[in-house]
Amino acid sequence: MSEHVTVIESVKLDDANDAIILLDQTQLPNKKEFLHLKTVDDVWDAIYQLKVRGAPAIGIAAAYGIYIVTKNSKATSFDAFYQEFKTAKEKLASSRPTAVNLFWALDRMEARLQNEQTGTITEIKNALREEADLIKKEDQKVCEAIGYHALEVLEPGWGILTHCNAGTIATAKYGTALAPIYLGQERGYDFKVYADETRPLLQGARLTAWELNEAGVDVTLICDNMASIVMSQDKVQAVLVGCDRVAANGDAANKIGTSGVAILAKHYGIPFYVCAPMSTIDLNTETGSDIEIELRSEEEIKTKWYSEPMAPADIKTYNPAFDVTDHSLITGIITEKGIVSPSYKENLTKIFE
Ligand SMILES: CSC[C@H]1O[C@H](OP(=O)(O)O)[C@H](O)[C@@H]1O
Repeated sequence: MSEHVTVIESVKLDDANDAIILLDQTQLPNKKEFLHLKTVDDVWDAIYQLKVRGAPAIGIAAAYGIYIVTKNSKATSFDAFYQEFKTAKEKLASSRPTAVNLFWALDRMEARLQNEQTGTITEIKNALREEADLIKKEDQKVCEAIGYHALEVLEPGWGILTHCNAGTIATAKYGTALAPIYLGQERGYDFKVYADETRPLLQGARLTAWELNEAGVDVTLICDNMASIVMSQDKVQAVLVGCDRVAANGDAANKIGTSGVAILAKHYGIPFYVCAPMSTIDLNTETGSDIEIELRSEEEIKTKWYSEPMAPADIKTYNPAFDVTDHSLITGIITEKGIVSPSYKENLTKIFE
């Protein structure tokens, strides 16, 4: 895609200063602040606190993170260096459980390390840097490809509803669900985007509405409970969402509330697409019921964003960060290799051949 649409990158390497630079997504939309992180604890905290978020961006941050924290290792043998690497990997892998890209990226970095074990420690460190760069570069190309494939099923002037944020800041660049919006913007498709605010952390209001507005896209912010009425009023012709893990049967884990949007789309006869890089498809997880769903704190529901608590202090809460959309509700999974139709297990396996 050309650069004429303003597209923001959320994860960068500052090799000269042994740091990774992350756009702090918890400060958006009011402040655009960048973090310079050097330690595994700081990277872990940035992932857990959603300072960096979105499955691909989490994977890229973890890849650069493990490079940065092992870059200054004083180890003189492969075994000693590998031990330090495994300690850092274990720590980063404990930050969030649902987005498979975190584990996919860390496993890929470990595989590169193992492939380089006959080299010097310096050669190994350079290889890790190269692999992290590749993960980021490939993700940008993947997002562009998802954008192109998505336009095969979208028409100019359509209303597009999206949930949470699967935009440029959730990936290397361009996003997954928002990639076709950016590409459409370049081609004059004049999409009208309806962004669910996405309680409780408001990724839709704070991030999707912000990044699309910055890019000059026609975006309307709605509360999560308004998705049905905009669909009933024929304002929406397609739903595009991202995902954190697609199981082998095509069930997809995504931000909490996504499955409800899918059920509404089915009811109104509106196509519902999950935009999924192959790095988010997990053939080792049989079905959606096997996907671990992250539970988060009650503060995100009861006190965050409010000047004073909006619920009794002793009230119980339940705060799953994701839910699973059954594959029967998904019109197609849009990957960098094309759109996967139902009976996913065979189709999903096929795209890896
Ligand atoms: C392009 S993946 C975006 C995906 O990740 C989000 O989760 P979180 O904000 O908790 O990292 C959400 O599920 C998005 O669809």
